[in-house]
Amino acid sequence: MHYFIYHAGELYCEEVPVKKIVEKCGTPLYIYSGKTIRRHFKVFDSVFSEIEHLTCYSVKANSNIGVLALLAREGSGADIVSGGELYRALKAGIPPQKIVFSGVGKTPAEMEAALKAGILMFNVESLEELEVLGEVAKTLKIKAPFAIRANPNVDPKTHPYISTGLSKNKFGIPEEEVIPAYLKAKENPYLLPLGLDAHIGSQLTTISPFIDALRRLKALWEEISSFGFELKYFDIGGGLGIVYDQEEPPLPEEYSSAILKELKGLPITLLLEPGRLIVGNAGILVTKVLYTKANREKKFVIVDAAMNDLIRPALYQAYHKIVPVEEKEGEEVVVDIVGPICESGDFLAKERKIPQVKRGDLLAVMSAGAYGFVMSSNYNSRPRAAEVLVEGDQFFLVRQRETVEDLISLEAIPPLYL
Ligand SMILES: Cc1ncc(COP(=O)(O)O)c(C=O)c1O
Ligand SMILES: N[C@@H](CCCC[NH3+])C(=O)O
Repeated sequence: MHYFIYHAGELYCEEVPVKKIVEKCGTPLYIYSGKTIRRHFKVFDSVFSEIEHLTCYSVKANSNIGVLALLAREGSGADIVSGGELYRALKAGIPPQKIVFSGVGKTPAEMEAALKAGILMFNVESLEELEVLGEVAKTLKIKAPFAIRANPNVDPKTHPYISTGLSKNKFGIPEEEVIPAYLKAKENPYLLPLGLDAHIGSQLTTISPFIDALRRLKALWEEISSFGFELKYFDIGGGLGIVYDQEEPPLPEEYSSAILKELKGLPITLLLEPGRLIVGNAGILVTKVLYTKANREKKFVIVDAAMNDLIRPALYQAYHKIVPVEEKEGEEVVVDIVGPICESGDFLAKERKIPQVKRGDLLAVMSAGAYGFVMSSNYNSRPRAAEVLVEGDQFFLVRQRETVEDLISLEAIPPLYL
C-alpha cells in the first residue's frame, strides 16, 4: 500500500500533485511519502507484537535525516554501518540504546564514537574486529556490548550482488568459528556478549532462506547457551523483499508468523533490521524528458535523471516501473529510457513499453525510496538531486539540490598552478 495515486489524470503523492512539487523544487527529484513510511513501519513492527522485539530500521536504505526523524518518532531503532550513519541516526533523534552497528570494516575511530554514544550492540563480523573492539573498549574503559554476526551459508536466492549469507560472501563469521569467538571474548572483561546476529541478503521473495538461517542461528544460540552465555538479543537482520514488478514477496504477517513459530519459548529479545520494506515503495524519482530520438533499431527517451541519481538499473539490471506524471492515453511505444551520462550502461529502463512522451514531460520512476538517493554520486559532475518529504497536503524540502559550487567546495587548486 502506498500513497502515489492518480487523481483526475495527475500523479499525486498523498494530497499533493507531483507537478506542483516539481514546479517548486525542479528535477531530478526524489519524493517520499511520510504516510507510506509510517504505515510500513507500523505494519512491520506490529506483526511482531507478541514477542519482545525492537525494529532497527536499516539506515543505509534511505538515510535522509528527515526520514530518520520520522522513524525515530515512531519508536524505530537503527541498524547502522558507519560513523556517518551513527551521526545521522543520533542527529535525527534515534536513541543510542536502540542502535546496532553492523559492517565488515568498522574502524577504531568509528568504534570509539559508537562506544562513547552508548549504542545497544556491535554486530561483529571477524575475529580481528572483535579483538580491536576489545582494545578500543579497554582504552576507553567502556564495555562493548556485542553480537557475533554468523554467516550461516544459506542461499537467499536473490541477485548475487546483494546476497550476504553465503560462505563466498565477505559477511559474518563462519558457523564453526562462532563459539570460539564468544569463548575468546571472555579473556577481555571489556567485551560484553549480548547477542547473536545474521543477515543473509536483500530483496528476498521467499520465506524458506530466512527460516533456514534462523534454524542455524537458533542451534548456535542453544550451543552458546550451553557454555553459560546468556545472549539476550537475537538479531535476524533485514532483507524482506518488495514488489517492483511481478514479485510476490511474503506479506509481513507471513514472514513474522514463520519466524515467531521458530522462536517460541526462547528467552530472547528479537531484533529486526528492515530497510527496503520500510522505504522502497514510499519514494519516487521524478525526471523530465529532455529529448527523444530514434534510429533504425531503437527509440530513446533521454531524461534528466541518470545512473548517478539511481544506479540500481545499471548495477543490478533492476526493474523500476516508470509512469508519466500526467496520465496519457493513446498508443504505447517501446523505448530505452536513458540519462545524460556518457556510459552505455546509463539507463533507467530498457525496451520498456510506455505511452508516447515528448520533451518537457515528467516521468516518475517508482519504488525508488530505498537504495536510490543514498547510492547517488556526482559522476560527470552532476549535482545530486533534491529530496522532498510529503505529509498530507504539505511538502518539505529535506535535502536541497546541490549546486555546481558544491561540486568543488572541498577541492583545491595547488598554489603553484595559480
Ligand atoms: C546488516 C544488514 N542489515 C539490514 C539490511 C537491510 O536489508 P533490506 O533493505 O533488504 O531490508 C542490510 C542490507 O542488506 C544489511 O546489510
Ligand atoms: N543496494 C542494494 C541492496 C544492498 C543491501 C545492502 N546490504 C539494492 O539497491 O538493492
